[in-house]
Amino acid sequence: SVEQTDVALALQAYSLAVQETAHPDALRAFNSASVEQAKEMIAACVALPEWQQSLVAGRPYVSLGALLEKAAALSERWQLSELESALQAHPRIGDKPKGLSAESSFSRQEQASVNGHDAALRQALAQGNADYEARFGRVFLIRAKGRSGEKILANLNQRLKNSDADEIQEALRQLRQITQLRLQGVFAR
Ligand SMILES: NC(=O)NC1=NC(=O)NC1=O
Repeated sequence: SVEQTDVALALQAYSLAVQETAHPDALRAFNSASVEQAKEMIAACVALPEWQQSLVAGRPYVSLGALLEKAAALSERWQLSELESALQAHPRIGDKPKGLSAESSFSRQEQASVNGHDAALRQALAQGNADYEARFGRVFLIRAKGRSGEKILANLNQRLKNSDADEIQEALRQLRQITQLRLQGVFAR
């Protein structure tokens, strides 16, 4: 869809900008860390140990771009089982997590644009989440960064009409975007 193309272009531009601003010391630290330490650095990007292990095994990366490309290539393999595993670490939209973990702080940042003060919107999102879970049997996942609560609610209601197969692929696309953005967040410090 047009929206997806615009988003893909915007994400690409964002990714290029991040690569320019990335401080090489984070990449250097990642390349030279032990396997355990390197895994720790990227663990909050997505709760999939195999993906973490494979990304770490691909070191050393000559650039952030090369690392992001490898991460994206690895995430192309994901199917329903990876989606369901990863969802354990993603709070519902609107349920801003209180936890102190790295995942929780990523989720809070990502959901910052979901206006928590609008009671009607909060209620509509809670209802939408319930409808989605009744329909598909798992939590609704969307790349929340940069999206308003209204946009998220519209996206949710649109996706309720998807077939099971189409919605699995859409949720995986969202998971890939979240993971890439978090990875950029780790290395763009
Ligand atoms: N259910 C969700 O979509 N959760 C999330 N989306 C994000 O972008 N971060 C989350 O934690």
